[in-house]
Amino acid sequence: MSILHDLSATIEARKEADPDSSWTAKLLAKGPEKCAEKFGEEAVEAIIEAVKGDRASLTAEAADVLYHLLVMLAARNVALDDVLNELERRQGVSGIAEKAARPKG
Ligand SMILES: N=c1c2ncn([C@@H]3O[C@H](COP(=O)(O)OP(=O)(O)OP(=O)(O)O)[C@@H](O)[C@H]3O)c2ncn1[C@@H]1O[C@H](COP(=O)(O)O)[C@@H](O)[C@H]1O
Repeated sequence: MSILHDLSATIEARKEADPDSSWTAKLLAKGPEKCAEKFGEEAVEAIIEAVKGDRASLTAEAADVLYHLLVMLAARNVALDDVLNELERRQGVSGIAEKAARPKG
């Protein structure tokens, strides 16, 4: 299992947890709209660091973005594997497009 799968499983378990026991449980208890809002805030913070060009800060903000993306997906019951499968499907599609675009002969 990847770290993303591990984190996703932890976040899923926090849906049943007491909101006072964990940041994730508290955020999930506030509902999908709040989770989406936090994801947006973290994405903006990552954009700011990307524009500034501070690689260490961008790395930290990117980790926040991934965590908050997983929380937002969990809040709407979208499985991480469904997102990963969609990426794999697109790889296949773009592979076909690349082949079709190659000159013949
Ligand atoms: N990866 C993370 C992670 N990244 C960021 N955060 C939290 O996300 C919050 C976002 O930061 P902000 O500055 O926006 O938070 P804030 O200002 O306190 O919040 P607001 O008042 O703005 O709503 C911080 O409080 C961080 O602790 C995370 N909290 C948890 N995790 C992972 O989730 C797992 C479960 O954590 P618990 O929530 O503690 O159960 C942990 O093992 C970690 O692996």
